[in-house]
Amino acid sequence: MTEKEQIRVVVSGPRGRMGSETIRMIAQSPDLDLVAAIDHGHDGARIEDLLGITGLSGQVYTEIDACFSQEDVDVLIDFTNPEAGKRNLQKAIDYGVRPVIGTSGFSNEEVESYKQQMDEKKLGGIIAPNFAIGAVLVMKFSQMAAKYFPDAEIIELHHDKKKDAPSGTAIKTAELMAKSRQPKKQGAEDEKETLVGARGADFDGMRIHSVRLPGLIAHQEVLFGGKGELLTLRHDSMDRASFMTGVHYAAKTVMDLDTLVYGLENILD
Ligand SMILES: NC(=O)c1ccc[n+]([C@@H]2O[C@H](COP(=O)([O-])OP(=O)(O)OC[C@H]3O[C@@H](n4cnc5c(N)ncnc54)[C@H](O)[C@@H]3O)[C@@H](O)[C@H]2O)c1
Ligand SMILES: O=C(O)C1=N[C@H](C(=O)O)CCC1
Repeated sequence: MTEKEQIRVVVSGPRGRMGSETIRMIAQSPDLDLVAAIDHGHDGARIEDLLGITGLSGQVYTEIDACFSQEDVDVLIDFTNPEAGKRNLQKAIDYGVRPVIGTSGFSNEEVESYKQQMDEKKLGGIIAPNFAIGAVLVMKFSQMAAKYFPDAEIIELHHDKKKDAPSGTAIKTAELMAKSRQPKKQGAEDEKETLVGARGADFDGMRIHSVRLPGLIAHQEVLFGGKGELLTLRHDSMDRASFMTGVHYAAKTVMDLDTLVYGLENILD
């Protein structure tokens, strides 16, 4: 593959847990070329100096406008926080750069408004709450199971540095389940919480519980209860490498899309 055929990628959030893992993945991928990184400090630094990884090209920008106007960029991969992620996504659209957004915290209304802009520009991109293939399969299996088991509870478990709750994955799972599940308020009609929050968050009558503990990375269990039976679907990300197959696949696939896709499941074969 010649250099010209490489996909030119910018990573936003390079010093973070996911951003740094993404940069390591790009460094090992001959079809991807890291052209720059967006950080909120270290303007002008070499990425390899910032991360202490040798053999990386590209510099750090604190201003995304400067980066997109000075560099030739195909794809922006963003793992930051909801505020920065939304700002960066909008800039990507403005400059015609294809966004691959892993940052969680996007509402359906926001996704729809970005999609409309991208449809007008015929620009490809993806927002995916979870890039781990196993997590995406649990979402799909949960959607199948919810048709037969309307009584379901989601327990998502993450590391204690996670800022948002519930996780984007849990919300997306509940949204998919709501497509096949008869709406139902679970639990006893007259149940009362004697401690606020004991029954978790309410999504369409389903409950979502968020666990935050050191030692965890990203895990989710979906429990379905029926007459005399319990079905449990569980996925564990034991390492952030688990997300990289999906991130790499998304960075390649957005090159052939002309719309914004929400969820990795929508671009998997
Ligand atoms: N889609 C997925 O598969 C997936 C997987 C893991 C995490 N996530 C999500 O990705 C996001 C990041 O997670 P993390 O664990 O890497 O968090 P993190 O806190 O380790 O990293 C976030 C990084 O973004 C940087 N940052 C903040 N503002 C910035 C800005 N304006 N410009 C550039 N960089 C900025 C921070 O300095 C930090 O280094 C979260 O929203 C998380 O929920 C998604
Ligand atoms: O580490 C995180 O933060 C994660 N967030 C995603 C979410 O909010 O669903 C999932 C993967 C890990």
